[in-house]
Amino acid sequence: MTIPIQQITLHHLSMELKQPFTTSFGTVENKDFYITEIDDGQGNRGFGESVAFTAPWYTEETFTTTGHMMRDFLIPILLNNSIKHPDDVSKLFTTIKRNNMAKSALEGAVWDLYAKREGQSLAEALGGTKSKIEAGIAIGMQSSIAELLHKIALSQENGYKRVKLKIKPGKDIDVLKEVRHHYPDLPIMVDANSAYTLEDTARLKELDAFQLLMMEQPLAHDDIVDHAKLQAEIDTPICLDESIHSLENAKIAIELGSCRVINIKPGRVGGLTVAKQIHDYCVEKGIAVWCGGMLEAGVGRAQNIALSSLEGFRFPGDNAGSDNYWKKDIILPEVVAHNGLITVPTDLGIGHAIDIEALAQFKVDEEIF
Ligand SMILES: O=C(O)CCC(=O)c1ccccc1C(=O)O
Ligand SMILES: [Mg+2]
Repeated sequence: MTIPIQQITLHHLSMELKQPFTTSFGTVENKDFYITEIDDGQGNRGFGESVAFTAPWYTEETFTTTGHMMRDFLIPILLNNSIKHPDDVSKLFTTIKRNNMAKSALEGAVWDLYAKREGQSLAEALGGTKSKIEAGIAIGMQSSIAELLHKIALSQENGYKRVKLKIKPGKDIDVLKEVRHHYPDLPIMVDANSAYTLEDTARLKELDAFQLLMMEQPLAHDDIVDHAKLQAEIDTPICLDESIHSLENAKIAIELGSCRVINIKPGRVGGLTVAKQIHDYCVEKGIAVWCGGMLEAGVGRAQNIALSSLEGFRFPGDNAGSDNYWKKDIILPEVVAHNGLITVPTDLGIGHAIDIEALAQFKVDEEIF
């Protein structure tokens, strides 16, 4: 049966992070993003979230480009075509190149709406099997080792199952030595957000000594070949993030041996359908995956949790509780990690209601189509 789309609303929200998040590229303090809402005119509403930042430091997309793409290209496609299943959305969107975060923001709302219409949770609709998922935490670069150790201590009080640390040349070996000295057994991984080149191979090889779960995106954001050369030289498994925008990219990376793990983010790959396709392909090839994060508010966070309930998500993701990011989130209940575990909601769709008061509090404006 066709999923009727009566109205699409873009809610522009602006929220301040509880703590600034620093990577090798700079610091994020504030997020402007869209909550997308699709109304079927029969009492059901699906919600999605755009994950691009205000500046294009992670990928080429920004908050402003996602608005432009949705308003001028993607929303007209949704309103002028009949959609039977959320998988149809990414197919219809292939006439628009890339702009995956814009696509994902709308496709996520169609998935939520579809699940609600089918009387299913989003996790169920996606084929998820886990009732609880393990939560990991990503800790941004800190001004001192003492501050970093303090943040790690807090993460352990909260039971997070693994800790991801951001590194760059000069803020790597010494930092890890200190952290390992205090936490010899902690599951740790690192993320360089492309801060190295192949010329740093010897330095990256030194990181093998720290028994890291994996090293995320050490080399260029658009590279797949050099990562294969690096992986052949080091023992630590490489995990690709920025390099993987599609199932095709994942196939190439696996074929070339560029990584042993893939970080799947729906926003980076154009939505939940492609995220699931990459997951399925990786399971077939024996490649572990986990769900990355984009400092999401509640809607995006809930979608990541539903996705993480698929069996191939073998590592804890970057999916800490709402309270790690926000003083107040926009969903009810907020996402809570108990002893590092998040219960996958069984209620309809994303399984969280929109907190109408919070939505109003953070809203800058709205556009209705
Ligand atoms: O906790 C999170 O949401 C993820 C933190 C994170 O590492 C990140 C945050 C923003 C943009 C890119 C990345 C990344 O995975 O590289
Ligand atoms: Mg990353």
